[in-house]
Amino acid sequence: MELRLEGVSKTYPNGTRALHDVTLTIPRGMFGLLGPNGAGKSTLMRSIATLQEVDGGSMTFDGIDIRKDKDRLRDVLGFLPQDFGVYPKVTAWDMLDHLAQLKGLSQRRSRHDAVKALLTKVNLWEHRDRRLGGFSGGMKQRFGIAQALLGDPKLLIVDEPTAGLDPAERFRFHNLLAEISADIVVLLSTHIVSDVADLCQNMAVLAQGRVVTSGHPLRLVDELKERVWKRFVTKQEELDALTQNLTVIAVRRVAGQRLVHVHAESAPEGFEPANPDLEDVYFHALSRASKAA
Ligand SMILES: Nc1ncnc2c1ncn2[C@@H]1O[C@H](COP(=O)(O)OP(=O)(O)OP(=O)(O)O)[C@@H](O)[C@H]1O
Repeated sequence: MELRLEGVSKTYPNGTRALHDVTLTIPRGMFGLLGPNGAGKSTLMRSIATLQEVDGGSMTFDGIDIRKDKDRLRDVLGFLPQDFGVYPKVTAWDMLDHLAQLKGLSQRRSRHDAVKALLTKVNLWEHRDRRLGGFSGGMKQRFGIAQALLGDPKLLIVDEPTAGLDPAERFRFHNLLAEISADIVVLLSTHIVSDVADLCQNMAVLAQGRVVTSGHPLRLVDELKERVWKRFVTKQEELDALTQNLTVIAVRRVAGQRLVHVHAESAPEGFEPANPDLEDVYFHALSRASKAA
C-alpha cells in the first residue's frame, strides 16, 4: 500500500506554476511534506484528494489511478483540509453523526457505534454534547481527524493541522496521528519543521512547486554531519558580510543573540562545528533551491 506521484505538474490559469514535475513514493506510516507558504503543498494535497485537477503526471494509490478513478479514491480517503470549518451551534455528536450519514453509513446502530468509537479515539467522548463553537483549536482539530477517519480510510491527508495549537494540544494531536499512522498512509503537510522531526518516518521538502529533497529525516540530518558550522554575530554588517561570502543556512535567536549556521565542507574562520538538525536540512534545501532558481 503506497501513494505514488510521478511527474505531477499544475499551472493555474493565471500562469502560476504551483507544481513542477513532482515525483514521490509515500509508503505506509507518516510522511511529512514540508515547505514555506506558497510552495504548493495545498495544491498537491487537494489534487491527491481529488478536489482539483493537475495538468500532467500520474498519481496512484494502492492500485487506484487517482486522476481517472476519483470515486474509488474517495472511498479510501480521509481528508482534513487547512480551512476545516465547523457549524458552531451543532454538537460534536450530531455533526459527526450527520457526516457519517453523508459518508453512507445508513444503518443507525452501526453508525452510532462508529461515531462513538471515533469520538472516543480522539478523546472527545466526554464532550460529545458540547457545541463545536465552544471547542478549543486543538479540540476542533481532533474533531477534524474524527470526521476524516469516518469509513476507515487507508489514506489520510492532513493539511497544516497544528498551526495555532498550543504545545499541549500539539502533543496530544501528534500522539493521535502517530497512533493512526501505524496501519495506513498519512500525508502531513506543514511548515513546522518540528512536526516532521517528531512524527515522520519519511519526508520531502517542497519549494516553488518542486521537490528539493526527500528521504528519512534522520538520514537527511546525517548527510549534513561535519558540514554545518555555527557562530554568534552581534552586528548587522557582520551578518551581511557572512551572507555574501558563505552559504548561510539559518540565523536563529538564541538567548537574545543571533546564531548563524552556515554550510561548508570545512570550518570557516571563527566558526565552530554545529550539531545539524532537521531545521538545518530544511533551510539548506530551501537555500539550494533559491540559488538554483
Ligand atoms: N486558485 C489559484 N489560482 C492561482 N494561483 C493559485 C491558486 N491557488 C494557489 N495559487 C498559487 O499557487 C502557489 C502554491 O500555492 P499553495 O496554496 O498550493 O501553497 P502552500 O504551500 O499550500 O502554501 P500555504 O501554506 O500558504 O497554503 C502559490 O503561488 C499560490 O499563490
